[in-house]
Amino acid sequence: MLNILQLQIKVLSSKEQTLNYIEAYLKKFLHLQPDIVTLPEMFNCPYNNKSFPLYAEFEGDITYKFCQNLAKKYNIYLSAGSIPEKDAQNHLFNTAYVFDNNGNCIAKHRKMHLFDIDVKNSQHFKESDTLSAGNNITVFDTKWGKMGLCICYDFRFPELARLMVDLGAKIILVPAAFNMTTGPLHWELLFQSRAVDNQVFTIGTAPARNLNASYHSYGHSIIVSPWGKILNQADFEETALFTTINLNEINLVREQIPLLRHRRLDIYELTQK
Ligand SMILES: O=C(O)CCC(=O)C(=O)O
Repeated sequence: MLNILQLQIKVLSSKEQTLNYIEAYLKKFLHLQPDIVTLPEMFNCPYNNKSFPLYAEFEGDITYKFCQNLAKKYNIYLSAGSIPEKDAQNHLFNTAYVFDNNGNCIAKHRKMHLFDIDVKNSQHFKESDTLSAGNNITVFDTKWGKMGLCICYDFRFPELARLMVDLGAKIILVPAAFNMTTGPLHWELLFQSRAVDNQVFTIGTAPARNLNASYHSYGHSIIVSPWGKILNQADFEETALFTTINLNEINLVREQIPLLRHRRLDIYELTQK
């Protein structure tokens, strides 16, 4: 049994205020004894290209340290959403970290697929105006088994999820921030599809909607079982989702519907370069 707490918080324009707020908000739910706490994509920075360079931090800076301490202080695993990270060459990345309950960084994922879309008369975003793409598939060990980590638009690529599962991931963590154009149509569908195809738990954590922000998050943080069942889903307001999952469900569904074994790997294969 594994207790998951997803914090669908609002992103404030002051980074310090957001970090303080996260800690205060988390404290309200600690009595539930979460094992893993998850945060949204770009939780310390308004989601727009103007803000990314302004809020970006080197690895180990204020937000990183805050997350490390939070994990250690409250004895939780923290999937620390994602933040704008800068490197020594001043490249910016959309980067997700996971810390264990001792504050050790056990995973780092730089968004691999940048969110560049242009929907006619509707949602336009071009992350590649400011961000560079990461090049690594991220699967990491925990005491509950292996987990995969990717960020928002990354989750649209079924090949990535399948490669994570081939590397042993049993849960896929997705800090995300869908919008009011793609969210209503694609959000649930994607989380259920990836869960059903790969027989894993999928966990998407989004920011609450802020109508004063330039980008309106769809919210709807979600957790789906390996059967494809939505176990819990938020609406758009600030909220925390608490869900207890049973990892045995993965084996049960895989025994009863042996999809991964039934693949015709003699005919096709998916390989990582
Ligand atoms: O894929 C989508 O529709 C939304 C993706 C997104 O917002 C992101 O990658 O940040």
